[in-house]
Amino acid sequence: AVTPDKERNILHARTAIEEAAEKGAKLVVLPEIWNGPYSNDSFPVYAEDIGAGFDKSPSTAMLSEAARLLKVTIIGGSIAERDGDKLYNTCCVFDTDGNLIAKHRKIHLFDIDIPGKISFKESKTLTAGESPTVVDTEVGRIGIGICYDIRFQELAILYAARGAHLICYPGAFNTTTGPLHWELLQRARATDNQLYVATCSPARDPGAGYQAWGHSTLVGPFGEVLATTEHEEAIIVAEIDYSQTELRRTNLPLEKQRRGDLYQLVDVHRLNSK
Ligand SMILES: O=C(O)CCC(=O)C(=O)O
Repeated sequence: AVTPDKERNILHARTAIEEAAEKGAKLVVLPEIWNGPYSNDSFPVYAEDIGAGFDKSPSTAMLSEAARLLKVTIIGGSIAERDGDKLYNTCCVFDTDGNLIAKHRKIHLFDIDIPGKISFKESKTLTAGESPTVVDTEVGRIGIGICYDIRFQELAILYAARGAHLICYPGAFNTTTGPLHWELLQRARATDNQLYVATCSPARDPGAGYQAWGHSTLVGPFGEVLATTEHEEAIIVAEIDYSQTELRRTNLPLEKQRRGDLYQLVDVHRLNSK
């Protein structure tokens, strides 16, 4: 659960990470925008500049310390990140020594307009990131997307092609698109790519301007929901068994059957960086 009190949010997230670690978690995933409210008015106010060092900004310093002390890998949900005059929606990943090992800036901004239901325009305040993110951790190779990034299947296909075992999407879907799309998209990304998908949403705050759908979930490589929750605050702990990925890829050898002679996805980012 996120409140307007940033200091409280940081302490609260820390307590939740400790609780998850006590329950045996080796990998901890936080929600999208967990240090303040999800709104264009709030992003600039709660934003942190991590350019001078992640240990100097309060949210990332806490994540780094928690990862190091508890010996867990942390996919740090996201916070608004300030870089010069730009703001990004950024996920920081920490290894078990507290090192920042990846930083994913949301690459698809959430600009939607469903009249009478929900209108939101992240591009009013945020800038889109320019790089897909795959990171090697103690608990596998992990692709990162943030919320709206989950709608773009090419990103997940690319992560699978780069050998990701798991894709983590911190996200805050809403009560209009959430009921129809949130689980569907997670299961689609997992089923198509035969890998694990883990999501983490903030809890719903009935008093907030933005009503999060909640329903943090873990989906397996056969598209099966392994663990989930409702919209209240919760910690879900579940087992990831990568041998299941191998099993499903043997059962359905999609990778071998793909018709690369008829269609192909080009990894433009990799092509350009060569
Ligand atoms: O795609 C959606 O419906 C919700 C996306 C969203 O809430 C976000 O990107 O923050």
